[in-house]
Amino acid sequence: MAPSLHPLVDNGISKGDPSFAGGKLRCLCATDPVEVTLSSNVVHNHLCGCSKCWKPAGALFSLVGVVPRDRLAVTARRDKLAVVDETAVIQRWACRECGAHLYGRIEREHPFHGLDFVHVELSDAKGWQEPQFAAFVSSIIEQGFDPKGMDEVRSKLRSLGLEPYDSLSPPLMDAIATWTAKKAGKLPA
Ligand SMILES: N[C@@H](CCC(=O)N[C@@H](CSCO)C(=O)NCC(=O)O)C(=O)O
Ligand SMILES: [Zn+2]
Ligand SMILES: [Zn+2]
Repeated sequence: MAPSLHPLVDNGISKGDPSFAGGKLRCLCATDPVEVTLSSNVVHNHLCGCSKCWKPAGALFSLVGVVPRDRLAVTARRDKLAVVDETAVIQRWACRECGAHLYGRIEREHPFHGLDFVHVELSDAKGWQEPQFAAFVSSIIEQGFDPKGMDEVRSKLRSLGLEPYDSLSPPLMDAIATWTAKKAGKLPA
């Protein structure tokens, strides 16, 4: 059986609703889940193969999108949240009981400062932006995936309309480079 890329893409991708205005995310705890309320849809929703983004059990990829940080509020059981890795650029707040990551936040100076990273599969609402591309695809090898299987993974991603990249997508890489050039005075601020 082919490995699961992610449960929300394995059987085809459902389009999001452009007028969808947000909803609640809940961790996987059967009782007293942590709840996060988003008052916006996500953008740049993408599969991520990196080792740091939270993946559902058995999936090769995470599904992660962003919302402005002022559109995110922890609305229940904040006491169960803890940062997974304080040294990472993205501070990922996870439930200490079930391990699900509720949101990731960047506190340092960074091109994506002000955006929070979230996983829409933690919501039962419908209308979230559909995945747009696949990032950090080669990174799945770092976690033990057999490199011989990469052609199949990339073909499957392309067949779903998810262009595979080994870093972020070109528009996001350009945005990072533009921020860096402005900071260094190589482009006008
Ligand atoms: N090969 C590494 C890559 C990790 C990495 O750079 N991840 C990106 C993307 S996460 C969401 O798209 C990143 O920005 N990381 C910053 C952070 O995680 O704090 C690996 O697999 O670990
Ligand atoms: Zn939990
Ligand atoms: Zn990632």
